[in-house]
Amino acid sequence: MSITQKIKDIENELSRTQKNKRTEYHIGLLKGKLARYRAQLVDQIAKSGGGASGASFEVAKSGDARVALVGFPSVGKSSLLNLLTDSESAIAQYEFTTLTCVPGFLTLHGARIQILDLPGIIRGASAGKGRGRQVIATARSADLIVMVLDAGGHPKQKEYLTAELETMGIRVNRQKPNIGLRVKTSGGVQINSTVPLTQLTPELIKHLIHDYKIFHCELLFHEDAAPEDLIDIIELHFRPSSRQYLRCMYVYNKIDITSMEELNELAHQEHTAVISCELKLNLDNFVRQLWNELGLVRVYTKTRGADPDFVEGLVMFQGATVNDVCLQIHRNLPSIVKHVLVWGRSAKYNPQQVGLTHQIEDEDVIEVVKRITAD
Ligand SMILES: Nc1nc2c(ncn2[C@@H]2O[C@H](COP(=O)(O)OP(=O)(O)OP(=O)(O)O)[C@@H](O)[C@H]2O)c(=O)[nH]1
Ligand SMILES: [K+]
Ligand SMILES: [Mg+2]
Repeated sequence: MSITQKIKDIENELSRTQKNKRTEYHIGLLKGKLARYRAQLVDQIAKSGGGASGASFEVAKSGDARVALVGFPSVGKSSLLNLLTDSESAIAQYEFTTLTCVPGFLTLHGARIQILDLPGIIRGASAGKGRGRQVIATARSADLIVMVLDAGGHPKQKEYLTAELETMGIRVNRQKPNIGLRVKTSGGVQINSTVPLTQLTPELIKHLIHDYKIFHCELLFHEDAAPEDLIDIIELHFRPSSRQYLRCMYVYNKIDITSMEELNELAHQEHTAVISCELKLNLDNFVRQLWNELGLVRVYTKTRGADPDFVEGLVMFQGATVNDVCLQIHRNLPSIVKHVLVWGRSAKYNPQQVGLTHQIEDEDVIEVVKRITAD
């Protein structure tokens, strides 16, 4: 039996099994198994390499950040790319108009953002339908996924798409489960938790762990984890690249053909924008939100006694430190830094003298003071 078939069988069994005290353990095991088969599937796809089997489209990553447009067919992905960038991707009424990856560039606050228009995916994409695996594999390389949805479409479209991404190892807008795992050579399975565990029992945890041939380890739960969270942590232990935690924003297109009530409900969801490509409605708001969701920061440099260079800023991701900034300027720079002066949001006073570990914020200005070296 193929892995896809096994996955389908378990999904069916899960949907048939009623949730109660007596079935809890069984459901936990099924969820664990499901997560394992999905991981195997992703692995198989990764190993099988080229073609429609799951390698990503070959478009070189370029610019300061990459955004992937992911959605069902004919929701308006290409229409959106054409409006945001100077690229031209074919638009038509029929499904699967786009058959490959079409890149374009959007310049925003001095940052060059690569936007990828992709073929539409359908339910079952992760199991090999259409170009789905290739699309999702490409989405994995993005810094932000923009899920393009139809404002008048199926009420579960977002849920279905999210499930396809999940199957391929992509977790959107979620943190890595807060579970510590330390594999050891003796001592059995030791379980500790800082919060009550309502979804896992010690037997279930041991069963799931033993399935991976781990017999000695220390587990420390910092959250009320589900079986699939534990599987994620075990999979990450063996293959750090098997799970990707990505940012995602949702955009509902075609609001020109929905009612005000529907629109109002959609617009209030988290990480969500509503637009119409056809009537060019609300695009400015969408772009503003896109910038926020990307989490980019700009840093300007200055030399002593001179004005900051506000033309050629550096673009980094939120959380970047002075060290990251120095590295971007020159790979040897951090080793000759004496200290750095910072003006702006991250500074307690202007300027503040900081070290390499200082975290920068949007629109900071920095001046690097070098150590005097022998040469
Ligand atoms: N009413 C309305 N139609 C739109 C809007 N945006 C796009 N369309 C139409 O929707 C159809 C599909 O648009 P595309 O941009 O080709 O959609 P896509 O998601 O790229 O489609 P595939 O590449 O086939 O997956 C076209 O007929 C567009 O003219 C919109 O805001 N409102
Ligand atoms: K289309
Ligand atoms: Mg298209």
